[in-house]
Amino acid sequence: MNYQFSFRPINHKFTRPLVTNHGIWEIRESIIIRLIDITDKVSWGEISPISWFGSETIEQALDFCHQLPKEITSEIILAIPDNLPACQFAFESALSRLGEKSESIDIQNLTYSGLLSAGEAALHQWQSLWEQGYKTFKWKIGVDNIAKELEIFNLLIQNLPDSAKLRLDANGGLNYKEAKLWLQTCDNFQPKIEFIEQPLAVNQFAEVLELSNLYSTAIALDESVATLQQLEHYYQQGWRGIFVIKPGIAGSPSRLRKFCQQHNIDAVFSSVFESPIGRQAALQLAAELSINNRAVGFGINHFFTQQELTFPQSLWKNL
Ligand SMILES: O=C(O)CCC(=O)C1=CC=C[C@@H](O)[C@@H]1C(=O)O
Ligand SMILES: [Mg+2]
Repeated sequence: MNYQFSFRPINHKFTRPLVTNHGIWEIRESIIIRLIDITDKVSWGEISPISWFGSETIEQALDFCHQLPKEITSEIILAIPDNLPACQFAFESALSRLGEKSESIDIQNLTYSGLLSAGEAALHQWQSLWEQGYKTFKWKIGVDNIAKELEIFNLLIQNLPDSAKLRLDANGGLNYKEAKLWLQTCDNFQPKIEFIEQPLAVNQFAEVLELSNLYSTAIALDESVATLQQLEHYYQQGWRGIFVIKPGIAGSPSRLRKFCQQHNIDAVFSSVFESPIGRQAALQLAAELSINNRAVGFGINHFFTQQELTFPQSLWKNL
């Protein structure tokens, strides 16, 4: 089966910069792809790389799109190499929407986690999210010095309602001693702390495995397991804690589905700050593959102003 292929880069400025241990991220660069089949059915996909997590760069994704012919086949799509996981996700998602059995999975039962800004801004953000129905929040740590962050944490955790859950995401920014201090501190506030995400750098797996057996606070790996290859690698290396899965950069959705179903992993699905196109495809995987009903990290939308939350037509100007 042949598909007419076209693509369009889109850049979206965050409504507020995303500050993490990786640095300050202000603009999300993506590529929206469009497939049209012989019945003129249109399907969309989104390439939203995060190269500092291990996916391809936006330039590599653009080069890949430029070298494709105007007509492509499902063979070409299924042969996209593993070093282009965001492309694999986008093209395979678009292709599966054209398939006859493309019934969409119900995503109504998902619960969402609200992302709080790093630093003390978080103290003033959670209330309005709580009023909107969020029960789970994620706060970035490993950005400021640890004494300052622990001070803010103590205020935050005591102000949050008892039924709220707080996730901490260090983006690999803590050293071993700091990670132990955070885990020890969180143990004192259980059960309100759902997990600490990527406390140590990706190359400190032995230490994170050891820490995961010392504290009651759970640890989630994110950067360590960002692509399917990394996911399989650390599963083989013995990780049985929480896996943060970002479908947008993990790679082939069908291979991700197979892995999650085969290994029954405790997964938290997380955004790559994609547009509604990639978000829809990722949320369907989350609804299908979440086994512990953990809130999905697709809460408040940094990206699109309300009027752009419509489907791609609003993004797809003069192709
Ligand atoms: O997972 C969530 O709650 C929201 C998404 C999120 O936190 C992230 C998305 C993309 C890159 C990262 O800065 C960050 C993360 O580390 O999880
Ligand atoms: Mg993370």
